[in-house]
Amino acid sequence: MLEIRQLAAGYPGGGRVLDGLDLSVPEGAFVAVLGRNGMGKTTLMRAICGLLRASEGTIGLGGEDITGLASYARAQRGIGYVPQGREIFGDFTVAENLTIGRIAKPGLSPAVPRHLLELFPILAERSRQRAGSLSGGQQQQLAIARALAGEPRLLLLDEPAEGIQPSIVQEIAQKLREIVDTTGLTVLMAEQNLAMVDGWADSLAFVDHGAIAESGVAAAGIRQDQSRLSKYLSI
Ligand SMILES: Nc1ncnc2c1ncn2[C@@H]1O[C@H](COP(=O)(O)OP(=O)(O)OP(=O)(O)O)[C@@H](O)[C@H]1O
Repeated sequence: MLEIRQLAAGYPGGGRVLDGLDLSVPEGAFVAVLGRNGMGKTTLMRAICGLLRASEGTIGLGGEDITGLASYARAQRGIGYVPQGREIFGDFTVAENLTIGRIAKPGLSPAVPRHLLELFPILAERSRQRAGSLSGGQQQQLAIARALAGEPRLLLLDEPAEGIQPSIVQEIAQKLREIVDTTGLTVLMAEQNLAMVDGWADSLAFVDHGAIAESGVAAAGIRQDQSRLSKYLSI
């Protein structure tokens, strides 16, 4: 589904953040990219969804080279993005946020599919409430549901566990697993919180100084893998 080869990307005046990064994500898989702060997880997510240009390398989606495409064209081809910090529209209602997720993708009707509200009952309950008044965990669910409302094939999530209480982390991880299993959605998540991936993701890739140091590592049991945890996460 996603094939990244020798990707290099960075920020103006800041040099390369990603350098020679290779990553493959099979269709229907739930893959998590783990790494310490500043190793390039957000930069990778932004490069995949087109918010940051690659200076070298290629990004393929479903067999198509999307490296040169603008972010809206990548969204049209099925990339959904849940950014770090969620970026929901706090002054709009929950329902309006979900509608924005629908209409942002040309060709979709504005009506939010019922199955999405069944998956996130708290959002159905609070649909008329200002999104900014939700708890952090509820806002994260809204950010995920808003991205899913655009019916992506590939969902990118950037540290969705950040600032969220442990019980809600489990709930969100379980929902993502359920969506992958029932719809065939492909998920690529950047994380540092092991509770979000251990037992939920299929496999892990470790990013170290802008490149993937190891990939295809089983997610189940990673909390006991002390040598990788100290090597890649300093814990
Ligand atoms: N807008 C920017 N301009 C310049 N440098 C940046 C910018 N954003 C990030 N960087 C730098 O790029 C490097 C990688 O940052 P990135 O945010 O991708 O890391 P990360 O692994 O997602 O870390 P975190 O977990 O802290 O979000 C860091 O050295 C960071 O300082």
